[in-house]
Amino acid sequence: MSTLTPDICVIGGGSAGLTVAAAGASFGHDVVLVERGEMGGDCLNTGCVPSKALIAAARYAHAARAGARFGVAGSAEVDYAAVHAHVAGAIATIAPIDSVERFEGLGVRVMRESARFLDGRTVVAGEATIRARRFVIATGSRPVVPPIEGLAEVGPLTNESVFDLTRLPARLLVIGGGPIGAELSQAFARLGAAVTVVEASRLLGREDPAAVDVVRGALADDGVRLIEGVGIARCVRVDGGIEATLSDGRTIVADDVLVAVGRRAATADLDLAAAGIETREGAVVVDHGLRTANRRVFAIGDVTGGLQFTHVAGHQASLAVRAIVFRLPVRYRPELMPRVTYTAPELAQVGPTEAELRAGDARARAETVAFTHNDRAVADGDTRGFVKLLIDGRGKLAGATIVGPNAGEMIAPYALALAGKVKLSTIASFVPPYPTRAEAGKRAAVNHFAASLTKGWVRKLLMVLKRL
Ligand SMILES: Cc1cc2nc3c(=O)[nH]c(=O)nc-3n(C[C@H](O)[C@H](O)[C@H](O)COP(=O)(O)OP(=O)(O)OC[C@H]3O[C@@H](n4cnc5c(N)ncnc54)[C@H](O)[C@@H]3O)c2cc1C
Ligand SMILES: NC(=O)c1ccc[n+]([C@@H]2O[C@H](COP(=O)([O-])OP(=O)(O)OC[C@H]3O[C@@H](n4cnc5c(N)ncnc54)[C@H](O)[C@@H]3O)[C@@H](O)[C@H]2O)c1
Repeated sequence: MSTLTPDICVIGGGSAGLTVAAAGASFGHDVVLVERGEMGGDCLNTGCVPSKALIAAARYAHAARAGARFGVAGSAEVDYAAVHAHVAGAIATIAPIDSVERFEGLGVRVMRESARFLDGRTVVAGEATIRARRFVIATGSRPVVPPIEGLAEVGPLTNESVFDLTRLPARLLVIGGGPIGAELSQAFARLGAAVTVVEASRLLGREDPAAVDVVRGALADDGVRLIEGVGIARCVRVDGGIEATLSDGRTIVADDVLVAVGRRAATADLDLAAAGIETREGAVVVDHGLRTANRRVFAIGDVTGGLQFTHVAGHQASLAVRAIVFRLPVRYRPELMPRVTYTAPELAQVGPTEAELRAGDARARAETVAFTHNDRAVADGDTRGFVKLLIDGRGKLAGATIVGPNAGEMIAPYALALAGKVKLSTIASFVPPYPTRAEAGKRAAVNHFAASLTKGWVRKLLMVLKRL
């Protein structure tokens, strides 16, 4: 058994681990990366990339059918094998960036093994023992399959298998209406499947209810049957499909079942206890500097059980690199992380939602501007949605909720504004190009100040100024 003594040992080659490995090596550190599955992890192989590629194909199918109201009639003929080829092609196009070859070219030693801790400063990977100065756990998460009677036996799909389908499921049952359930149910419906979503609680339950209403309406328009507030009691294979019995007694028959009820941190095989690393519900517990209970070991990305997004994983990786390479104090600030659900229309959030903000701040306000009178939205024939600016009791921007086409692009300046402490008055006075949906955000900020003009002392001041 060989012993390696690198500066950094990264466990997991997904969005989080690859960022640490590349940056660590570029700063001259000796880096070993241990990855037991596909390089690129969830995002590239079974998450963001295939889901967004599928959504793109679905957008074309929808557009082909939806043109009649613009005077452009048409119909969509979906060749699902070709859709699958597009999805696989998107992965294959990006894969070289995350490949073993590229990382070895950067000077990283890549080991295709499963890693586990032997003790507080030793990891075993295949035949090798690794005694690194610093370890970074970036092993991600896996889909949860809930203990519903008969579910495991019917062979449900998860994000790890659904993108391998080369035929469109004629009838698809989606269990869970979180981001995965919402995005994929709409995409499959647009591609021609008859889709039912069963959500035990509320569609996109983490998000602003008014924004979710817009998405709920869009899913209905696309033919998704959404059942909320009901669970599934059991599943069984019957002649011609899979029958699911809901907890209220109703039954649904489908060809395939997709499970999307959340994730569990991938820590089971790591023997974290041997290294003195604390876990909570399987996720690695870290402090604000992303350090575990073992000061030699950092943990980043989905495995920490916090916000599970690629950009969060990448950001945490850059903080870990700063701490390891430059020995600088770092602080992860989850409140600055934006998130986007890529339904059509998209739903984007940064900072607390209105309900979260008001719960802790009685003087908080929300300024909402709908796209109804936004010229660009009218011209595009799609006025669904709104921009909502969230303003704390001291009059400072606390967050934003946007639902509408390209909300994911539109949230970026608000994430920048929060990170850079941009004043609301700056947002009220900047000049967005015409005609864009961005004007709605400026309008919301202007409205905030316009409201203060109704205050008695402001009115009196204006009367005095008028006389001068
Ligand atoms: C369907 C879907 C769509 C998504 N869409 C988006 C999106 O649009 N935008 C967004 O920001 N996020 C999205 N996400 C979330 C995003 O994919 C994850 O947050 C991100 O991939 C997490 O990266 P990670 O590096 O923490 O983990 P992962 O990418 O899961 O990487 C972990 C790696 O560790 C390896 N590993 C695990 N255990 C071991 C071990 N013991 N030894 C060696 N290797 C090990 C695994 O094989 C894996 O490759 C989506 C997720 C899904 C499922
Ligand atoms: N656009 C994006 O950035 C994007 C897209 C997809 C996934 N993701 C990431 O992946 C994570 C996982 O997504 P997800 O949608 O699997 O999980 P989730 O935890 O976000 O949502 C799961 C949903 O399933 C419901 N549920 C739980 N048990 C159920 C049951 N037995 N029957 C019916 N419903 C049940 C929950 O109430 C919840 O609404 C997300 O939280 C997100 O961080 C991000």
